[in-house]
Amino acid sequence: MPPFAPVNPATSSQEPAIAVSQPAPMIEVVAGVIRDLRGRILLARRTEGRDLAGLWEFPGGKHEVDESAEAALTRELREELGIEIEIGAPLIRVPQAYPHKRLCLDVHVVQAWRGTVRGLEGQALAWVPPHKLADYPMPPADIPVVAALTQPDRYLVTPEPGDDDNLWLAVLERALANGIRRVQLRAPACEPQRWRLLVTQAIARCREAGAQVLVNADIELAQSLGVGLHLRASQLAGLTKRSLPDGEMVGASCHTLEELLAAQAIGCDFAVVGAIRPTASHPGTAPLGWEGFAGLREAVSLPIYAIGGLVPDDIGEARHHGAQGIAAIRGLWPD
Ligand SMILES: Nc1nc2c([nH]c(=O)n2[C@H]2C[C@H](O)[C@@H](COP(=O)(O)OP(=O)(O)OP(=O)(O)O)O2)c(=O)[nH]1
Repeated sequence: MPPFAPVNPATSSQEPAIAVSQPAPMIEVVAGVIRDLRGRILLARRTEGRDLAGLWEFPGGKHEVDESAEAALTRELREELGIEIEIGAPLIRVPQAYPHKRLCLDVHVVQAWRGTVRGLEGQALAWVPPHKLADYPMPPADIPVVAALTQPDRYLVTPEPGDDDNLWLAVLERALANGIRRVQLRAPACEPQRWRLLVTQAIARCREAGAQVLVNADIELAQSLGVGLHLRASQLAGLTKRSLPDGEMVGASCHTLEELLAAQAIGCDFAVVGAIRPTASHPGTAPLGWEGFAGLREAVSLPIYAIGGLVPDDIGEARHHGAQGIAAIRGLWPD
């Protein structure tokens, strides 16, 4: 058992930290996901006297001047743990503002390592099964890293059902067969009675595929059917809590810093932010772009899906700007 209660991202949000309008220089930090043969992941506890002392982190550290991420990670893990590594794929780069600094936490998978792992700087170490990572109190930048390791990198938002409910359900089944594991059931124009029936049928298909389901906006519907809830941005201002028990997912659509802070404060599990690119559904809205996305990302520690004209090929770029992945209607609906 970890020695602390889990960190609640909602309370860590109370320090929105450095305002996005007064950027301090970004500190580059690199960290590694080191697995043992049982698939457990290595965490190190930050020692006393340092910033963020007592919190658990992925081993790594700051770049030295002119050092690449690969060189910095190799050096840090040799110095801190006594191992030699082969660096693997990038996992996620999280820009994060803290009360007195901004950093970008660049996390890579460690593909192979040699040696015996030891805490050479007096740090406690723990090998943690992925599903237990969230029990360890960590710095805010690590919350999106844990989500990137354990939660889906794509979030399907359904289109309106059109005239043919069976066709819509059949396409949903195809999306699930393609690997979709998190779905927002959304059809604001659908007549409520028809929608309730369709939602019930869709939930059965999602459950069979092992996919998480969230219904759009309708708190009563989510509560009565025992599924997750996806809040519209306009609902956030009127809520002081997440409306569902802890076991059910709550997501929120956000366009502004204020909305993101509200989503985090009420305890949402994740947010969706966009539009990254111009989309047919929001023709008059100026796109945020990836830099705009990353600027919002650093003010909160929620996992965030990027949305707006995105397809699965964009997931790498999304992760590079701190996103959990992509959310999409057209880009993930296989019709
Ligand atoms: N290695 C590592 N650092 C992390 C993680 N999450 C996170 O916020 N950080 C922060 C903590 C530190 O501020 C910074 C890494 O700095 P460091 O570990 O090399 O050096 P340090 O203790 O002297 O850092 P500092 O007190 O000067 O900030 O990144 C993480 O998962 N791994």
